[in-house]
Formats: sequence, structure tokens, C-alpha cells
Amino acid sequence: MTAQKKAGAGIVVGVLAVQGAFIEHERRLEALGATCIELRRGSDVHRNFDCLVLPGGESTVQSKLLHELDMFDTLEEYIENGMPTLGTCAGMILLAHSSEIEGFDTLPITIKRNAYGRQLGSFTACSDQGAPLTFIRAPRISSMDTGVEVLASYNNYPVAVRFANQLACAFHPELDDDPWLHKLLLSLARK
Ligand SMILES: NC(=O)CC[C@H](N)C(=O)O
Repeated sequence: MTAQKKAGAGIVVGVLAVQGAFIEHERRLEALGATCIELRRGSDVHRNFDCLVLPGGESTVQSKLLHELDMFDTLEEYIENGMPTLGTCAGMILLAHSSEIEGFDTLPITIKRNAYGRQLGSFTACSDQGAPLTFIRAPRISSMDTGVEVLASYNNYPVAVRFANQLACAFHPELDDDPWLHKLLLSLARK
């Protein structure tokens, strides 16, 4: 077994799979040895999983479906009770404070949706720390509480943060070669 595989061995990840880029997360996590279950309907959120992934996609649609499919309250409770959670792009918007969508509002940051450009759409870059970044109509973190730790920045703007059990990023780590955020999520789930 490789060192990479060990990171996720024995860990079950619930991946929100109502819309967006969830399959790419599953591939990453399974390559690290984790087992993924897709959360598609209300009953799925009552299955056993150790940590949660909220993928990129369209946050307005995801929020609507979470409510319609009766998944919202249970997932909110899990996050509030400390389940390790990774929210990427639209997933970060769901965790953050936002007046534009009805999200969890469990992560004390404010965001501006589509701040990295509607026209340009997507681009790849390198973080100030040297990690690859893929942005797709990404939100920008416009403010954050003092307890929020910056894990990565781009042009001095925070693009990945941690607040206790919650990890969030504006980019798409499932599309990049370096699975450092997935590994961090799995390490939180192991504790
Ligand atoms: N790649 C993404 O997840 C884009 C997020 C999208 N712009 C939103 O507001 O939901």
C-alpha cells in the first residue's frame, strides 16, 4: 500500500451529489484509499460517513435542492457538531455567510460570488505558496472572522481557509494534481 492510499484507508466520505463536480472529488478520494458514498436524496444523509464534501457547481441550485430533498437540516447539524467538511467553490459559498443564497452559514467568512470573472470563466494559476489552482467562476473571500486560518492565498487574497472542522476553497482542488486539501480532510476525519 502506498503512503497516498493510507491517507484514506477505512474512511467513508459523504459526497454531496445533487449537482456539480462531485465525481472528480470521488476519484481523488478513492485514489487516496477512502470509500465514497453519494448523497443524492434525503435518506442518504442518514447513512454512516466520517466526513463531508460539498463540491463546486452552482450554489443557488445546490441550495434549492438541499432544501427540496430534505437534506439541509441534517447536514447543517453534522457540520455544526464538528464533522470534518470540505467545501469547494460553490461548496464554500454554501458554508459561508452570503446574502445571495440560503446556505449553512457555519463558516464565518463573507464571499462575493463570481468575483473572479463571469466573462473569463475559468483559469489556472499558482497559489502564493506554490500549489496549483483551477478557478471556475470562483467566489472571492471578502472578509473573515479572526478565528479563520488562511491555508492558501493567491495575489495575497485568501483562497483556502480552515475554521475548526471546516475547510473551504475558492478553487477546484479535485482538478489539480496536488491532493493536499483532500489529504487534510482525511486527516481530520481520522482524529
Ligand atoms: N465552480 C463553481 O463552483 C462556481 C460557483 C458558482 N459561480 C456559484 O456561484 O455557485
